[in-house]
Amino acid sequence: MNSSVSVLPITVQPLHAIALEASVPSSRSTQPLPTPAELRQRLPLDIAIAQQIQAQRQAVRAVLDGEDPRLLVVVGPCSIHDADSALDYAQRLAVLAPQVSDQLLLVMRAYVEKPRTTVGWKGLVYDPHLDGSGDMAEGLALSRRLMLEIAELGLPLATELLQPLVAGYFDDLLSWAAIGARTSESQIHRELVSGLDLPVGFKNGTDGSLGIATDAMRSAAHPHQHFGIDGHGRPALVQTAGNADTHLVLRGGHQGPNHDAASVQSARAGLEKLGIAARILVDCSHANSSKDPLRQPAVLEDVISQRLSGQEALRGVMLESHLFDGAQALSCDLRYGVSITDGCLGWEGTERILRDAAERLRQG
Ligand SMILES: O=C[C@H](O)[C@H](O)COP(=O)(O)O
Ligand SMILES: C=C(OP(=O)(O)O)C(=O)O
Repeated sequence: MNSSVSVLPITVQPLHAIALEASVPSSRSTQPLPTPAELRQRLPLDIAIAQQIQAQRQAVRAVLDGEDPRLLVVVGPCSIHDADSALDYAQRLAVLAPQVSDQLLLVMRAYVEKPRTTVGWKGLVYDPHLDGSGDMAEGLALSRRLMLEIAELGLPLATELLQPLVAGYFDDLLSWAAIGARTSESQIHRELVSGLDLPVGFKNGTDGSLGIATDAMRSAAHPHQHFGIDGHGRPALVQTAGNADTHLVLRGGHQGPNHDAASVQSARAGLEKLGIAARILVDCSHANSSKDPLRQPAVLEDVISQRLSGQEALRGVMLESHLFDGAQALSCDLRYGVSITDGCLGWEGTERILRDAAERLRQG
């Protein structure tokens, strides 16, 4: 449990077994899962890695606050569906990171939960065997083990926090998190963020509206009291301190992209008018690339040009990238290192554009 949150167990009156039985509708069944405390005990974070993560959170904060002039780059697969290819990717990123670290702070996307527009595979946590069996106990363990292995390579980790109950299984491992376009408007997610001791980006809505993200930032900055679970899985009254490290993520919307100079300036002016620190990250993917992963390099180039022309509110970018270009449908015959959710830019292209971006920034 992090320092910005405290939990008080809610006293539950014992329910008569028959009443409990009767209250479970036939359209639902439940199976117990390990608690966050049990999983953390099984897959602990050692002190050296915990200190590394604290330092990485500070480094991300410094970039977002503009104290460190580098650009934050949240980069990695749209979703992780295979631990081997994710580690292969992480090893390559860990080699690149120090070579561009004078200009770029690289953070790896380790996305293990996926929000879906309607239905579809919901991520490694939900269905690690990729067959609809929904082995979430294994999904949680596999995801935590993988995140620990990536952290051991020295990389800071990012994820989208989708199901608030899942956050407690991983939040000690993260240096950055996103609240996605489909959940920025949710009070429950804003409450969750208000108790996280790490920087969190709120994405604009899928319709392109920035208002839900700026409302979210204002809400999450406040202390909250909300329903949750404690580390042992008991219902709890959670009291949060508020999170001062939130920021806006521009991801485009139904009307089109919003990474261009006019949109960024207008977003900045909107934040300043509300008295919110103008810290903006551009997601080069999603509606900013019209869902064509090979358009991400052009979006990144545009962001770098804006930075070089003095747009200081731009503090970071996000890229969806995997070992190989594109995406594939979920099947029993998957190609190694290719996304099974949104299309990604392959490693070769990713490495090239990150080296180019660093070089352009160096040249000023
Ligand atoms: O980043 C991933 C997707 O854009 C998001 O999960 C929605 O996916 P879907 O529209 O394919 O369901
Ligand atoms: C789902 C994602 O993005 P968005 O919420 O912008 O659709 C994502 O980054 O994986």
